[in-house]
Amino acid sequence: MATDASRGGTPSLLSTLPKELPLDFLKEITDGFSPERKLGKGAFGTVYKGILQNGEMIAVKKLADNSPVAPEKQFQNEVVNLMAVQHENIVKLVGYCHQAQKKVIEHNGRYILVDVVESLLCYEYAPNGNLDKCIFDTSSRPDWKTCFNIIKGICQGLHFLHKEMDKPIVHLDLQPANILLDDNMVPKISDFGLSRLFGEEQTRINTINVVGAKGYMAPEYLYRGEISTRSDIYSLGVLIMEITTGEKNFSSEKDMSARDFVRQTWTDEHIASKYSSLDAGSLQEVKTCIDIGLKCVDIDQRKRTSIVEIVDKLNGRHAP
Ligand SMILES: Nc1ncnc2c1ncn2[C@@H]1O[C@H](COP(=O)(O)OP(=O)(O)OP(=O)(O)O)[C@@H](O)[C@H]1O
Repeated sequence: MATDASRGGTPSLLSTLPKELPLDFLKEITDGFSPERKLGKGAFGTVYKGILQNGEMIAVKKLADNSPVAPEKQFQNEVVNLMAVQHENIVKLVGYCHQAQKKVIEHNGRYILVDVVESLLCYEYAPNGNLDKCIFDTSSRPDWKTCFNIIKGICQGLHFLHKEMDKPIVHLDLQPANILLDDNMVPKISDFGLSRLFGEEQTRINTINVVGAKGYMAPEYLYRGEISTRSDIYSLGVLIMEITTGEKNFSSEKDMSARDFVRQTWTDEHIASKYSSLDAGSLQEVKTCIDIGLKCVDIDQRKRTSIVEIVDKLNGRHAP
């Protein structure tokens, strides 16, 4: 049986889970999808904490009943493909369920019995929640070293999705709520590949409907539905700026573009005052991150920097 060193060598049940999981099993480990187990709700459904018999945890995302998911065979194929996406900075998809259930629903003033397909996705559990909950509050904000490692990790995860897959995966919804943090504050990109399950247009509509999500969407994607890895780069830029500055949507003052605001406000003196006791190396890292963030959010998508350049810069490698 598989063991897990982090659990003191005790057997890991998680690593022995079958890919396809019965609905009854998921109900059992989430206490019947009870409100006490609810971790949060997003554009595609509600996430619950599932606890296995030995105490290991998983996150179970129950897709909304009316989600227009792909037909069963396609759903299974896509999910199995997504389960093969494995990287330290990507949340691991560990299982799924796609099962019909009888349900009584009200229709035109009458109750009728219908078959409803329940679709659920199971992910590795991230104990430190999401980035949105910690970066904007000065009391919970990590120190600069941790922030920099979070930025680097997110960029490495996105590099993997864009450059290391047979077919690039465009995330389409990169934002702080979709960056989860493990025990060691290692960032994990979640919700990747949902467009393959829901279709690209449905993903855009669901995302637009989430309050605050528009601030992360590249203009060509938000207004014209144009999709490319460059739209993720725009969202990444907003994310980098937010983590670096601690300011939501790198907020600006009236009548000034957010980019101009950052350029004018984030002078060396301002950075030094925001982060007390930064050494020269860290000050340079803050400036590099601001510079990268600004290059990502160019309105002209062709001028945005590439994920390869970003990772090189963050690792101190500069193009010749
Ligand atoms: N693997 C996980 N481990 C721990 N908590 C999780 C996990 N996945 C999701 N959550 C929690 O559940 C919340 C809801 O997640 P979900 O992915 O449904 O929506 P979201 O990311 O907040 O928004 P959106 O659907 O618009 O991307 C998250 O914000 C997060 O706090």
